[in-house]
Amino acid sequence: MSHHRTQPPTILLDTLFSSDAPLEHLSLYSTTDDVQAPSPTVDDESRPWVTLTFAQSLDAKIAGEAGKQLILSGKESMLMTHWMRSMHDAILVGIGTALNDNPQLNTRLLPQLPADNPHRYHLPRPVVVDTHLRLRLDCKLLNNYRAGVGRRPWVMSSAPIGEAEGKTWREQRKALEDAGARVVEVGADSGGISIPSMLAVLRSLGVRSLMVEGGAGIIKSFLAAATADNVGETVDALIVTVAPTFVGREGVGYGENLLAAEVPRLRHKHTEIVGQDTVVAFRL
Ligand SMILES: NC(=O)C1=CN([C@@H]2O[C@H](COP(=O)(O)OP(=O)(O)OC[C@H]3O[C@@H](n4cnc5c(N)ncnc54)[C@H](OP(=O)(O)O)[C@@H]3O)[C@@H](O)[C@H]2O)C=CC1
Ligand SMILES: Nc1nc(O)c(N)c(N[C@@H]2O[C@H](COP(=O)(O)O)[C@@H](O)[C@H]2O)n1
Repeated sequence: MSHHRTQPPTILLDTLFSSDAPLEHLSLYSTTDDVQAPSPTVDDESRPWVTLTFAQSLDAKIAGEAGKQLILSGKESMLMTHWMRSMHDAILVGIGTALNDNPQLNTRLLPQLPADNPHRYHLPRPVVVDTHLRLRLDCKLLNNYRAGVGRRPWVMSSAPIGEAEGKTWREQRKALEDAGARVVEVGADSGGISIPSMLAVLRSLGVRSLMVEGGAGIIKSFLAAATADNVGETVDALIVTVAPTFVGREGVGYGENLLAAEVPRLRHKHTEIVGQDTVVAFRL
C-alpha cells in the first residue's frame, strides 16, 4: 500500500492515537526536542502505554523448531512494524529473543527523509528483560549504541539474594555497564521480573509508551498480566501480523497454556491486509 511508504499506516494511527490527535509527523520529531516525540500514553501516567505485538503463522507459531528465528512478516508488514517502532518511546524483548535473534530493534526500514526535512524518525530505546544478566557484550544492541547508531540499551534485571550468585551478577552488571548498557533493578517473583513493577519503573524513567515484541515467554507473561480481571492494567493494544503459512507443531507457540478464563477481553479495532499478511489490531 503506497501510503505505507511515506507516512504511518492507518491501522497504527487508528489503534494507538485518539481520532483528535494531530496526525502530521506522528512518527517524526525534531532533532533538538526529543521529549516532544509523539507517543501514545495512558491517562494516569502510572505506567507506559503498552502495545503487545508479534508476527505469527496460521497455526499460531512465532518461531521454528528449537526457536529458529523465522521471518514471518512480508516486507510490507515488516515496514509497518518499523513504523510502529518509531511511534513508541521504547521496545522490549526478553533475553531469549535477545540471545536467539540478536535483534537491532531500530527503524532502519523507514523511507529516507528529504535532506531539507527538519525532523528525523524517533529512535526507540531498546529494553531487554534479563534476570540473570545473560545479554552478550557483543550483541548488536550494544554494538549499535557504541557506534552511535542506537540508543543505550536498558537491561531490566533483579539482584539475586545468594552470595555466590550475587557476586557473579554484580560482575556481569559491571561488564554490561562497561559495554554501554544501563542495568535497572526491578523486583522479581517466581514468574521472573514482575511485569507491573517493571512498567512502573519504566514510566518513572520517562518511558511513555512501550512496544513489546516478544518472544514467546514475554508474550505469555504480558497476556497473563492482562487477563479479564486485570483489564486496562497492563496492555493497551494488541497488534498481530498473521502470515499466510504453517510452521508445524515443532515450532514455538505462545498460546498453548492460556486458559479461557484468563484470556484478556479484546476490542477489535482494525484489520488490514498488508502485502500478503493480515494485520489485526485490538484495544484492551
Ligand atoms: N515472530 C515474532 O514476532 C517473534 C518471535 N520471537 C521468537 O521467540 C523466541 C524467543 O522466545 P523465548 O525463548 O520464550 O524468549 P523471550 O524473549 O520471551 O525471553 C524469555 C526469558 O525472559 C526472561 N524473563 C524474565 N522475566 C520474565 C517474565 N516476567 N516473563 C517472561 N520472561 C521473563 C526469562 O529468562 P531469565 O530467567 O534468564 O531472565 C525468560 O526465559 C525466539 O525463537 C524468537 O525468534 C521473538 C520475538 C518476536
Ligand atoms: N514483525 C516481526 N515479524 C517477524 O517475522 C519477526 N521474526 C519479528 N521478530 C522480531 O523482530 C526482531 C528482529 O528485529 P531487527 O530486524 O533485528 O530489528 C526479533 O528479535 C523479534 O523481536 N517481527
